[in-house]
Amino acid sequence: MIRLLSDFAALDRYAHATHGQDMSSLDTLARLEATIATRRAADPESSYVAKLHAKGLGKIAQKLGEEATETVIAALTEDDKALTGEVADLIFHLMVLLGARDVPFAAVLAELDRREGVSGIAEKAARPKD
Ligand SMILES: N=c1c2ncn([C@@H]3O[C@H](COP(=O)(O)OP(=O)(O)OP(=O)(O)O)[C@@H](O)[C@H]3O)c2ncn1[C@@H]1O[C@H](COP(=O)(O)O)[C@@H](O)[C@H]1O
Repeated sequence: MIRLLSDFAALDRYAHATHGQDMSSLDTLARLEATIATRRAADPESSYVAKLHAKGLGKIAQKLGEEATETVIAALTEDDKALTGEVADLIFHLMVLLGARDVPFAAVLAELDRREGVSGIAEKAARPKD
């Protein structure tokens, strides 16, 4: 967990230095990641995170899939408030999945940074053909 927090601290310094922008959204995700890491060891009777972990990676992945489906349905048929709630559920379960696999969210951010400025169309066209 200390590593997670120091990763985010480094990202925070980087973002302020390069963009000078408000990092509150990153703070929210950093806090959520730290909370999830802590709650993994809690009592499954009183912690949803612990309950999910007790059921294993398969259950966590299944929940993420369900939340993704609910997000798609909300995007197509529900209002902005409902969609916002479903996306929050989706991101929460995504963070639980990453935690279960011990993949820090900072690694995802680093991958997005690596892709920055590379068009998806150009990247796909440059893939080796089988
Ligand atoms: N952000 C969230 C969050 N978003 C959604 N959820 C829970 O995710 C669950 C998803 O709803 P479902 O109806 O699909 O769940 P369910 O019916 O229990 O699932 P099944 O048994 O049917 O599979 C609900 O229980 C929600 O309360 C969350 N639970 C926890 N958090 C965060 O995680 C922290 C730690 O939570 P605990 O581990 O519960 O203390 C909290 O303080 C929050 O910050």
